[in-house]
Amino acid sequence: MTRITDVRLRRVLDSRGNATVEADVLTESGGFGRAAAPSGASTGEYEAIELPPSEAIAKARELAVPRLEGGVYAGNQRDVDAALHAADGTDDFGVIGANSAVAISMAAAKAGADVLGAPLFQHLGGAFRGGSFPTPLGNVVGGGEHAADATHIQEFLAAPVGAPSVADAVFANAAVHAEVADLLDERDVACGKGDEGAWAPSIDDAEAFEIVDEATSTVADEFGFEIGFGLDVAGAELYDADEDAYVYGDETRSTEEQVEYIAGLVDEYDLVYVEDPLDEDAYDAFAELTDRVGDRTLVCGDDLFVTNTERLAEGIDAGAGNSILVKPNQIGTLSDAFDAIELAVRHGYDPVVSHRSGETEDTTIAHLAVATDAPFIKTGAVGGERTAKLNELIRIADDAL
Ligand SMILES: O=C(O)[C@@H](CO)OP(=O)(O)O
Ligand SMILES: [Mg+2]
Repeated sequence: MTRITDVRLRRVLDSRGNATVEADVLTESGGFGRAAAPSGASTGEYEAIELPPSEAIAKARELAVPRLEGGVYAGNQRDVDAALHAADGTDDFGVIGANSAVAISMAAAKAGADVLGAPLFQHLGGAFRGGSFPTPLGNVVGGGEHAADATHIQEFLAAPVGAPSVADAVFANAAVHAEVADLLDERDVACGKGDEGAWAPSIDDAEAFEIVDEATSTVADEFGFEIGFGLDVAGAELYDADEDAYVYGDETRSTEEQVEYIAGLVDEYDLVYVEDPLDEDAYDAFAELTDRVGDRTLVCGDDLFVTNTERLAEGIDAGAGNSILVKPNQIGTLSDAFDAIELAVRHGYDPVVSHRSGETEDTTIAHLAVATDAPFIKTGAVGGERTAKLNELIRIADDAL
């Protein structure tokens, strides 16, 4: 029933106005799935390869589509993803592009769910999923590679850890985003938004901490539940290998000082989450920081692990981090993303399913988070391509799919 009859690929726009790959997968019984690849700006060095969309599409049409059409069942995700790997032949999707691969992989999953008549999260996670939901981490202030002339730290993330429901959590993050705007206005700071919809003010990181701390406390009082906050430092973007230091404008910090700085922030602001506090090769420094603060906060590897089980296994051995960011397009298929999540959970690492800074209206990651019972999802706070995922979580919780 789920035998794939057609795979169609096209270029569509992403949220930055760049082209990206969209895939349609059709099955012999009329099942249909459509998905599009997101795209990073602060991409890790070890991510699977994103090719220019036209090239990725041409190569996938030549090498992957003939393997899938007629021979592979959309309901068998492992076979779909194995066919994508076989078509590519490299370990980083350098031939057909991880953007083609992930779009096809996700579209096939949706086609499989369509034939089964099940919501995607249930097809991926089974009958017993759908009862618990991830806490959304909402980007409310940011800079780094996502906005010029703003904070050095890439993302300040509201974390409504005490929310009684996912809908309450989603609304709380939007309220923190609005409260931050009011606080910036009070301080006469004009600003626009970064790529993920977070405010991108021209203030230093210290002032951003003050503002986000105040905004989360105010909204927590208003909503009546705990709202903490966290960071994506995007340390690899700050790290200068020649200087062997983290560069914050005129200020630099050695690796030791960076560990000290982040540990200090965790204590001062009760941070619940710290992503990529260090460079993408800094396993030892990650381990040191985890040793110091890992009992009270999540130390998450994004560019460090790139959703890759080999890199995660290295991290587990080293004691680096206690959490992994999971971005299907970093590794190219849903099966690989699942493997990373399973390995993480087996070793006590919390998976955080994540969007990219360049996104589409695709909602697959909302389903992936519910399917794997991930404790957190990072998918922005406002903006259509972000609310697409947040609203999908609300619908899943409301049994409204
Ligand atoms: O660093 C990150 O975690 C992501 C998403 O927030 O950014 P990008 O997609 O630019 O890599
Ligand atoms: Mg990151």
